[in-house]
Amino acid sequence: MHDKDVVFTAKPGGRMRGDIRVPGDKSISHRSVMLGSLAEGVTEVSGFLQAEDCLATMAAFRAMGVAIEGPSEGRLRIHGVGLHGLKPPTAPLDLGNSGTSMRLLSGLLAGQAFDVTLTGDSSLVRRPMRRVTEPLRAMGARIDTTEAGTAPLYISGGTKLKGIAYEMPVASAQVKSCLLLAGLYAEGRTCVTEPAPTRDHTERMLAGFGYPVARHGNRVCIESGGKLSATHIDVPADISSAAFFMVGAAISPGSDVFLRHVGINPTRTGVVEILRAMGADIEILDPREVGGEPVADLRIRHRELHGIRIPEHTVPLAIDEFPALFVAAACAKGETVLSGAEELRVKESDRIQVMADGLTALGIEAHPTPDGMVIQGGSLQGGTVDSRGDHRIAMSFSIAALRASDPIEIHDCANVATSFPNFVELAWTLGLDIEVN
Ligand SMILES: O=C(O)C1=C[C@@H](OP(=O)(O)O)[C@@H](O)[C@H](O)C1
Ligand SMILES: C=C(OP(=O)(O)O)C(=O)O
Repeated sequence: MHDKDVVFTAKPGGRMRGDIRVPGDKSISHRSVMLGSLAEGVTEVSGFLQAEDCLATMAAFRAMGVAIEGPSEGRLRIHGVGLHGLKPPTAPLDLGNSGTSMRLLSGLLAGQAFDVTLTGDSSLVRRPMRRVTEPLRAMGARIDTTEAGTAPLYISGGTKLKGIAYEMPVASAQVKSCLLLAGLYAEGRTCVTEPAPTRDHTERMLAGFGYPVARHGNRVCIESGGKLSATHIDVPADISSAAFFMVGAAISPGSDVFLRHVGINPTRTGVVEILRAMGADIEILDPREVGGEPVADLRIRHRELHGIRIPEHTVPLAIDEFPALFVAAACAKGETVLSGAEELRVKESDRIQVMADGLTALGIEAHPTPDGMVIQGGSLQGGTVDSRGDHRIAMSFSIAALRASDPIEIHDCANVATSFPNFVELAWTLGLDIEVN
């Protein structure tokens, strides 16, 4: 998708100070378009994340006949077509870099009357899709993939799905959400059991659209036959984007950052728990609920961090924040050990290997393990690192420069636009010096 090698050169030292709101939550933005499109009536969304991943979801629904006004300053008006109103797209749906779009759409589309092909960029077509195609086939879906089980996904329409009870082998909100969305079209009840809690935005938002979802412990169930009624969705700021500045403030002396209206859904706050266990000074201010999601302002001030053994239960609750947390560990006193996080190897890049390579290039002892990493805190030098087209890795190494002795040159940064298009501008506001070439 991006041919040009966008290079960030992050200047060493400095501190972060300021009061900002980071863009809207990516997971909630995707789901607002999906459920708004299937609802009856006009759904208004504010705080929508205008980033490539969510725009890919929006383009997919437009290609299936949904009229969507916007986005303009984070506002959308989605003219829902009802659960059975989508039209066959005339071409494959290209979901770019977005795993969430592909996995959730595979479930939503498996029960439609028409055929559809889902594809994506060179990273997305390498990511594992059997985790969704296998349970969907057990529901009766007809889906063809490559021999490796990867995209393109060729979904044949016109099959009647039947509900299943599925025990997920991996703690994945994408798999859970995929099956719940397929469950909207399946005969009887669809139940998903998760081995550990994962983000529950789909369940919360379905309830917000008036569609009943039942939870019993770690099991969520949905039945077909209901309808979604249009609503208003106020998307909170993304804690996964806020995490870069939380880490930046935590590691650089003199920092004091105020982050407004951040989503603090307990299935997403692992980063706060982990940073606090490392000694970080994080205040959660004015906690409130907005449209079924908990929100608060966060204040983070510098305080020396120490290494920890990261509790495994926090892994799914901080899954996208580990690149930034590895930078925190590199700046902490002593050793940090992460285990139970093999899922990091199948994100936009192999986030264990790519972060270990980058930290090593910057003079840190970082040893990858099959399911995590062991990092000795130390002194960061400058140097050159490759983000491998992974947005979160590009942003994490930008923040690392706050504690580096020399500039850090980060390659392949164009995909920052998939989740956080104004990252560099906001980082400038807070005092970070990044040059973009
Ligand atoms: O459901 C979601 O919106 C997401 C779930 C997570 O993926 P997994 O479910 O694969 O862990 C996360 O990494 C991704 O960025 C967004
Ligand atoms: C893993 C991520 O997203 P996705 O799976 O949607 O590509 C992410 O944003 O870090």
